[in-house]
Amino acid sequence: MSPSGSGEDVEQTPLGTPRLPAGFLIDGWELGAVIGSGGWGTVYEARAVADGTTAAVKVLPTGALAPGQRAALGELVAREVRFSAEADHPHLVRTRAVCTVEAPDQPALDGAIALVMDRAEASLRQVLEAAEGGSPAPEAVRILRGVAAGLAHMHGAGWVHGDLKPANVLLGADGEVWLADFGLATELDGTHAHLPPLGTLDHLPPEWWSQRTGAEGTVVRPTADIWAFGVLAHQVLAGGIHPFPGATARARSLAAQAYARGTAPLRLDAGLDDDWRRLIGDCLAPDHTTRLPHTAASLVTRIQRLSGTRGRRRRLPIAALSLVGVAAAAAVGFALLGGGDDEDLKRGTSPTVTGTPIVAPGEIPEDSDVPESLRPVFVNAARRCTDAEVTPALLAAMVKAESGFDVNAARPEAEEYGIAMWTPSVFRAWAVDGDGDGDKDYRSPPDAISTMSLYVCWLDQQFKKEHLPAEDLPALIAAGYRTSDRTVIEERGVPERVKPHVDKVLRFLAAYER
Ligand SMILES: Nc1ncnc2c1ncn2[C@@H]1O[C@H](COP(=O)(O)OP(=O)(O)OP(=O)(O)O)[C@@H](O)[C@H]1O
Repeated sequence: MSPSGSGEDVEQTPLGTPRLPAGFLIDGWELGAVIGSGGWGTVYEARAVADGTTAAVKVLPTGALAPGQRAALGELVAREVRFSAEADHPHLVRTRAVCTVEAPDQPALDGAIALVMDRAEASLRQVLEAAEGGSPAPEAVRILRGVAAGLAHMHGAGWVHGDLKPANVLLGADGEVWLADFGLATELDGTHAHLPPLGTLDHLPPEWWSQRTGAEGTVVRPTADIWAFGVLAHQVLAGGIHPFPGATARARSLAAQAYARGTAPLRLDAGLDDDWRRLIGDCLAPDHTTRLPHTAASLVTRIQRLSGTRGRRRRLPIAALSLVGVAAAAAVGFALLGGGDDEDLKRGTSPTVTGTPIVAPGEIPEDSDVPESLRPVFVNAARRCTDAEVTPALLAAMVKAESGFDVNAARPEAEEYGIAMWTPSVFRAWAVDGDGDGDKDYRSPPDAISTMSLYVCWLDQQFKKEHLPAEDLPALIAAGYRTSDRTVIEERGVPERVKPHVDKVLRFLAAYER
């Protein structure tokens, strides 16, 4: 985004086209400041000269683009214009007029297409970015219902949106929820359509990666929008957190592909309640076929039920609030959304979706001795690793063997401190800010346990690379944490001197995984 209230006509948009000056007139609409620029257009504030009605005007230059750009973008602009003009639903942003820019003194913009739209207050992306402490977007459930209803309308009309993401959900001043940005919208031909290979990595379904791009582009189906809705719903309810771990969109998309191949479990945010967990799990079914029954229309009905009298209130023990950072903030924030029955937060359960567990084995059972305040910490820490061996249960078993869950544990003679018994110099090399307080501290359980997850993830990968026996990986990981990767690899097994410790970890793990 590049907001500007300037009237300077020399300023450029990211597309390299000049910005239209404030006061510029397009068919009776007077432009104001730039709201933002996207891949192929710039959006301006605007008001009607006749009666002051406010609007947003998206200017889509076509002529000024370099020849290479023009071929790719011309089709997108045409799609956007066509779908915007035809969109007519309370949950699709309304296009009031499609005009042509007349600016003979600015050849780059002369003849550009301008879409005059209802003006939104903000996009969902802005709302998620502003949400404090990772809490859910205000009115999360109502927003999600609007998004699902917009999708259901599009699918019913034989269209696929193709680029659903928080930036393309607009929120109006009176609480309206609109899907926007139809540049990648496309019409179904039978059960699928073709799109140019664009879109947003973070919201693309895993099957997209295994498809070959044909002459017409990539096949897309309504189930691609359903996947994107699952990702978006998780982001909205879990304070912006993507359901797949990774620091970059590419890493998250690899994690999603690993999950779809069955080599990594789906680990949704620990603060989600069971109904939402099931709904998101359904949307994130690993392939087109298993996602097929979960239509946008069925999601509208389910969300309707969730936002009615069965709204939930969720509580976390006070102790957890100081420990679990983002997860706790998300869960507590959620309490504000519901009202209704005073249901306690249920964690550590494994609900099923069409017979498939959506939370992998490796969860910590509710009646275990793992302190309740630490369970979300283990769950969120384990989400940092997509390798199946690194589960909340394994991390909990290791921490129990290390410190007995004692936050103040210390073995000064060995230079080991805190709940995960980190040696400070080693900790520093791997440190993760698990509680989001801007500091990486081995005495903070979320920091120590998140860092442990990252480190043991790496150990796990080293052992796999060396083809150590897969069934021994939990034992080897526990041994590697006590010794080093090299020691375990050289001995091709658990070194004798750490066997008692490793046996302890395996006993605890077996108790959690019974
Ligand atoms: N009708 C509208 N009212 C208010 N703001 C809008 C409206 N339409 C778009 N915007 C905002 O204008 C900016 C640019 O939007 P645009 O659709 O061009 O790009 P984008 O969605 O950010 O990116 P891309 O199109 O590349 O995916 C965004 O910040 C978007 O939220």
